[in-house]
Amino acid sequence: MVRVVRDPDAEPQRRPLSWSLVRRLWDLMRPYSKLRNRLTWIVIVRAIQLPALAWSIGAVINGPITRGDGPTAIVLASMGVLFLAAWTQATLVYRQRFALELGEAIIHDLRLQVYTHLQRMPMSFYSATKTGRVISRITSDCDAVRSGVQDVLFVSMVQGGQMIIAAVVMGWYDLPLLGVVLAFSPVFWLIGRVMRSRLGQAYREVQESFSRVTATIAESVAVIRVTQALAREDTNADLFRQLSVDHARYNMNSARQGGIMMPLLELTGQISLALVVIVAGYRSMVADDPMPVGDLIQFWFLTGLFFSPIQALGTQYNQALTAMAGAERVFELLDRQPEWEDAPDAVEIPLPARGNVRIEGLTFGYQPERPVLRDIDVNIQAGQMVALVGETGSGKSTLASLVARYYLPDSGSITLDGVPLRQLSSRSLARVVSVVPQQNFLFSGSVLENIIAGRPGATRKDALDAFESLDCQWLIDDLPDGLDTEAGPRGARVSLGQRQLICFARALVADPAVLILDEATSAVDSLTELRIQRSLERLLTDRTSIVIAHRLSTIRNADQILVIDQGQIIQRGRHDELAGIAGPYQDLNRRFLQK
Ligand SMILES: Nc1ncnc2c1ncn2[C@@H]1O[C@H](COP(=O)(O)OP(=O)(O)OP(=O)(O)O)[C@@H](O)[C@H]1O
Repeated sequence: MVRVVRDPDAEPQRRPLSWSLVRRLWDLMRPYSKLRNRLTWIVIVRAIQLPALAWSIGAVINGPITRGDGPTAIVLASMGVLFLAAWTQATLVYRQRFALELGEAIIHDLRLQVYTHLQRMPMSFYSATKTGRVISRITSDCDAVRSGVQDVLFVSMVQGGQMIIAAVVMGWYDLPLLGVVLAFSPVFWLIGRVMRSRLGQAYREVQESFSRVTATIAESVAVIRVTQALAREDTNADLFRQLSVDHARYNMNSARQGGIMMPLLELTGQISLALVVIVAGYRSMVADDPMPVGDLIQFWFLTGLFFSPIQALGTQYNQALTAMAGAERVFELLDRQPEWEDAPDAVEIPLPARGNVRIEGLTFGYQPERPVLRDIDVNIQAGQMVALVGETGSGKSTLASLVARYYLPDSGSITLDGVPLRQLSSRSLARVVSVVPQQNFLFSGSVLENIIAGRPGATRKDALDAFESLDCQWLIDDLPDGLDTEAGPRGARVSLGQRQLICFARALVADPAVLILDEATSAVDSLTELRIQRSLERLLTDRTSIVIAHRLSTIRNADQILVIDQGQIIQRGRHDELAGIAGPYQDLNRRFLQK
């Protein structure tokens, strides 16, 4: 039951830096340009402050202290250094705060853009994209971008500036000593790079094993009934124990690598400082060119300022690549235009719509080279009920989806009251056509909320009237809090039969001219079955309907039965006509529908 879940085509976690992506991210900050500009100034100030602080310490030692200027001068100079130090830290507080504010603001906007965009994407997008992928655009990808802005962009600007200024100041004072520092930096960079790649690998292993653990838990919970029924608890526990042991092992490895990296980086930093001391000592003892103590201390600090970003920049570089990969995917999604959008001159069907549906020469394939429906011609008069029957995979749901405009036909046309579906505005389509899917989906919220969602402005009375029209007021009494009963996630707190009837009530409140219904095949007791049938008949009365029918009673009432086989209509007519002649319908009827 428990299966190790791996993603065989995981998406790349990094992408090289791209100027166009950075520019696009920068543009996202335009609505917050005041904050962005403030932050940019703070970045410049902070990049100067740190080297200035190092310089000022050296200047105080070389100046008032070496000269013995007396306590007042020394105290004043020290106060100056202290003030600069306090100002530097105050700037850090604001740098962090503004970066956090800016990051949160743009990610909020980006998430909203992605969410709004996703709402407009057609079914073809959802059927071709894994749900996990869709979710990760809003969650982990946006989060990578946020951390890119908050932790990388402005921090690395400060650090880059700090390195340049520290190098310039060092070069100004002592060019050969700067040469020593620079000569050492590739070693530093290399050690950091090797360690980071090992740490990165270890970290990735931890993440992968963690997602295996969580995916396995999720799957175990989802199938717990089957697990218990088959008494597989011990087997599952063994599998899970193995995963957990693996995860602990990866964690230990990652901690071990991390434990080596920091001391190693610190050691290289200390070696570089020791080098500065050795060079300065050599100068004063051998070359007779002594270096003032203040200069030495200045150099000491400046070297630290020059090297510390090298360590941090590597980590930030990795984060930047992750942010690039996230940004690229998010922008790619945002740039992806739905296959159709309402044209500016989109047409509305005058209400009340009649509900004539005409399908002519329709061909469609999820991949155009593999048609699932071919040469479909159907004429449905207003108020008629059409039942689609056929073997599994014959194309019934696909035909229904095309009438709901979930997909566009590759060729041929569908018209509603004479208006081509393509030209119809989405608002008008939603008003005229409703779909009751087989899953009878309810969203979290009360039963009432689920029902009135069928039509904007619908009220409690509309919901009560709908139950009355469907002749199932009894349902309200059966629900623990009547219409205010919580449906639970995906309607889990109401029974299957109740869920179907609630969906019928929602469809009735929407009162569409054309109803597309995929009859649920879920097993319910015979009384509920009878009640559902009766309600369904009432729902379909005086309404054009296309029903993917599974009940013989529904099919008997149909004005037209379309028998579909491998994407083509192979027989059509009423039940009485078709049942009496040898052919596919009679065959289907005998094998499945009589039950
Ligand atoms: N989203 C999709 N992407 C690609 N192919 C699909 C998709 N949905 C359905 N198909 C394929 O199209 C064909 C028709 O499927 P469809 O769901 O319309 O059949 P159906 O008659 O409704 O079957 P059932 O009675 O089992 O629901 C099948 O071969 C199916 O595999």
